Amino acid sequence: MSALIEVNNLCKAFGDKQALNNVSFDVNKGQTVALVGPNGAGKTTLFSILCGYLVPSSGSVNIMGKQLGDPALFGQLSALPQDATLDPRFSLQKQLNFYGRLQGLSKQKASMETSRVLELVGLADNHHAKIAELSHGMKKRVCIAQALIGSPKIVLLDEATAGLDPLNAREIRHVIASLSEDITFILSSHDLAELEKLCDHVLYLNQGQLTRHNRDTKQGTSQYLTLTLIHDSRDTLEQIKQLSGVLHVSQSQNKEYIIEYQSHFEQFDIHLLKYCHKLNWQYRQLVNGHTLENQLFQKDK
Ligand SMILES: Nc1ncnc2c1ncn2[C@@H]1O[C@H](COP(=O)(O)OP(=O)(O)OP(=O)(O)O)[C@@H](O)[C@H]1O
Repeated sequence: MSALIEVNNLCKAFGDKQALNNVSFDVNKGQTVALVGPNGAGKTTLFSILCGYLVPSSGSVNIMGKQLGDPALFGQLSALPQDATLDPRFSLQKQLNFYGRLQGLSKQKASMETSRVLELVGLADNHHAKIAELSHGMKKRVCIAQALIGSPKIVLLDEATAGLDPLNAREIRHVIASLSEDITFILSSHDLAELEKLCDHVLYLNQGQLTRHNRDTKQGTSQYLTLTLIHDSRDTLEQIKQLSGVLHVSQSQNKEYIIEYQSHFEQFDIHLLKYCHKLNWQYRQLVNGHTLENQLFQKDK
């Protein structure tokens, strides 16, 4: 099966500034992909190229087997830009109908799409509300609804939950998760815990260069557990290393240990907990795998 998105040796320069440097990756159907990186890493530049807002300096982008800009891609890929704004004077219905019409939908089809996408984002009862009357979270949902008009196959969301309270952010995540079987999402966010919940693949950009990470915690012959203790000592790390089956241990934060162990070791978690009991250690948390934050930023691995 060919990839839904194929990016090869993509470069983008703004004058002397190399915003993207030889970036290559594939995205397959059904994947939910996180695009992560520090400020200025090139995330928005990459999104803008995928959407066709910017032309690359060199390299190729192939989406669903088509070159960027191919009319056959119209309506297949949509985006929520980071700073998307809506017209405050419009009602939700008018605003979304307008976007539907811009996509070339008939008046009737645009109206049906408006109802469908408002339902998807939980705003079915707000057709006639004015944008100006909406809360920040509701506006964000309208922006996401806009990105879903016409049932695109690929949706790029730049900071979809930024600035939202925890409940609204959770609801937006729920919307994304519920649609992710039919839509391939690429999500850019600084919230690693959020991406961890939603994404199975991670693209990490740093100074225009890309590294890829698989969220699958099983990596060949080894697996990971993250153990957080209530108390530890200077010897704890060495003591964990003594446990049979352990391949490598690193300390990610105060009292938090990332333990790599042999994947064929049966019930290693029980084995580890028995060891904690034997040494009279109390644990706060034992998590299968290692967090995205540790995966990206842990130097000692
Ligand atoms: N139009 C432009 N002209 C000149 N330089 C630009 C332009 N757009 C982006 N850049 C530069 O390219 C680099 C990548 O910027 P980009 O906006 O893609 O980063 P980002 O990862 O989206 O950052 P953030 O997380 O802060 O939104 C930065 O150094 C930025 O200053």
